[in-house]
Amino acid sequence: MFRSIAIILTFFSLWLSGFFSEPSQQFLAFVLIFSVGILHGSNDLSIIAKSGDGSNLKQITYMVGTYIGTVIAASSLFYVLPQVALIVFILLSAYHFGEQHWNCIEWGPRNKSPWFFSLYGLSILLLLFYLNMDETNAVIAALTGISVPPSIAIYGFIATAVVWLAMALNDVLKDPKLLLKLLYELFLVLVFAIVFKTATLIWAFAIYFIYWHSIPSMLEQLKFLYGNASWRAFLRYMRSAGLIWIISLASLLIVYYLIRDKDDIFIPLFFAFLGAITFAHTVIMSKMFHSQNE
Ligand SMILES: CC1=C(/C=C/C(C)=C/C=C/C(C)=C/C=O)C(C)(C)CCC1
Repeated sequence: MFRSIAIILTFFSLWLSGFFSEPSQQFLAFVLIFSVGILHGSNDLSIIAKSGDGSNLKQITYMVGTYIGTVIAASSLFYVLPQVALIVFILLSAYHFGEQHWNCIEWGPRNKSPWFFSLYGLSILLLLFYLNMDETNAVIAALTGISVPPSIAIYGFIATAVVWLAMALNDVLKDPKLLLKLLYELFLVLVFAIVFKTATLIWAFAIYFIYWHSIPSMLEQLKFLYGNASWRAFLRYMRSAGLIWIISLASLLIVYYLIRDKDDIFIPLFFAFLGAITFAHTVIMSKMFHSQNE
């Protein structure tokens, strides 16, 4: 299972970061996010076509139109009401990370519980923010003009973690076989805490986002689209996602080039970009999991 490899990659990346200065860690993080991270969201259109009933041209045009419309609406929200956009972005991401994480391990009873997914995802994000509070606030302030008090992050983490843990324990009471899985999940939270505390914000985010979200998500997408997660399936994935991936990369690189001397603008802008695509991506992936679980 990929999770064992992910643990090794996580600690290897953490060890590696000891040899890199902060700017190099940031560069490496962006290389991973731009390559694997953006790629895992570049096949959204094939996923909607397969999970909906996008069988004829009219339906496909409608779906592509809705997708582009959502990206434009989300970007405008970041421009007009950045604080609202950021809160929605964080909540949707929390749900999306949680859904991917728990669907992967087949935690039977909770495979369709949006509250559980959101609480879990939110606890992980709040842990990341709390353990990198100054860096997080620098980005949040650049996006919205406000900053988050550390108490909100830590109490938020404790509250969300306690609730999802209670929900999971309730499942363990019904099915004691789940206990081992839950203990492993708690161990993973500890691993994430070590990573978040040790690495810089962007490197810590990249380690979580790539090894614990994007690669597992791509493996699920491969199974959903082509029936298995082989290299052959990956090549087919690349063929259908390649163009969108290259367009996204090229746009990000152009923006980076234009503002290359202003590091403090690129990172917030990058997260706003991620936010704009996350709205549609979350809905599409959720549809995929629902049609998989049916
Ligand atoms: C890390 C981080 C942030 C949140 C990032 C999130 C929530 C990313 C979600 C990405 C997703 C869901 C991608 C698609 O799969 C903030 C708040 C901008 C502040 C700066 C650091």
